[in-house]
Amino acid sequence: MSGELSPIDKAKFVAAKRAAELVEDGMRVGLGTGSTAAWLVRCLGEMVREDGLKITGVPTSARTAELAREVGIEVITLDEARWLDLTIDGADEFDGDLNLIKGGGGALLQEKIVATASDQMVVIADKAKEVEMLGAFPLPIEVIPFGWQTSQALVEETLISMDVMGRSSTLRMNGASPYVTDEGNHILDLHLNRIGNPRQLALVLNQIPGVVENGLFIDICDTVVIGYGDGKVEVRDINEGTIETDRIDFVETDNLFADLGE
Ligand SMILES: O=C(CO)[C@H](O)[C@H](O)COP(=O)(O)O
Repeated sequence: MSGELSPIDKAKFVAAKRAAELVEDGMRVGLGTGSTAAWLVRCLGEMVREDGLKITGVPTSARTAELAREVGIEVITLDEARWLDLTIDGADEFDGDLNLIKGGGGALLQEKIVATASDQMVVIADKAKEVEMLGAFPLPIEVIPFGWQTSQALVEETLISMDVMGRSSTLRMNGASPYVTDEGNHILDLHLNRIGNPRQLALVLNQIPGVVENGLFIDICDTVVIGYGDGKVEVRDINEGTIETDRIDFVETDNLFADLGE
């Protein structure tokens, strides 16, 4: 990959690049999944290869594990790490309380386990992911394959009983077959439009038999690094609000691929 980045990729890149600066020698770092998290992994790989940064990474999916190894990051399992200093991951939506919808890339289960096992979770996102109310992005929930249609019916019944506006759900597909997560499960995408009480919904969904986890991340994220297409980055902290705005240069992106032969 080379050449000019699109504005959205520039926004993702600058958010990732700024967040990579938070990673220090010796840290155990949770590595998210998705296109923004992939930029982060490439930036960290460059820091490992060129600056001698010493970290171990706990990936949140098989594809992130593959990329991390490819760029030179030492990969360990969560059970080996036990507890992490920091997790950096993307998101599909974030609101003013830094609550999130995640799972657009299908990795929500490992992502939630890894983020929750971290001292700090930093989300990297382009500005378009910011919303006043969560829910325009379909909310992914991971369900076990056994009886998934029964689980789907129970989920829809629950949404009706909670007076949630949108109640339809769709099984995520991969071509002609149901999408299968790294854990061997399926994903239902809930089309809700607006989630009035995400905290309550997150708790209730996880009570339904067959539901393994939902993509609402409540009180997990500490900081969001927001990237803009013109290179601006904004760092927003849950306790302190906006703590920094800065600008990042794009010139360096080719280096992220040069050593990898892409
Ligand atoms: O939750 C995720 C994967 O399960 C991703 O972080 C989320 O979908 C955002 O992806 P992208 O950075 O490609 O927009």
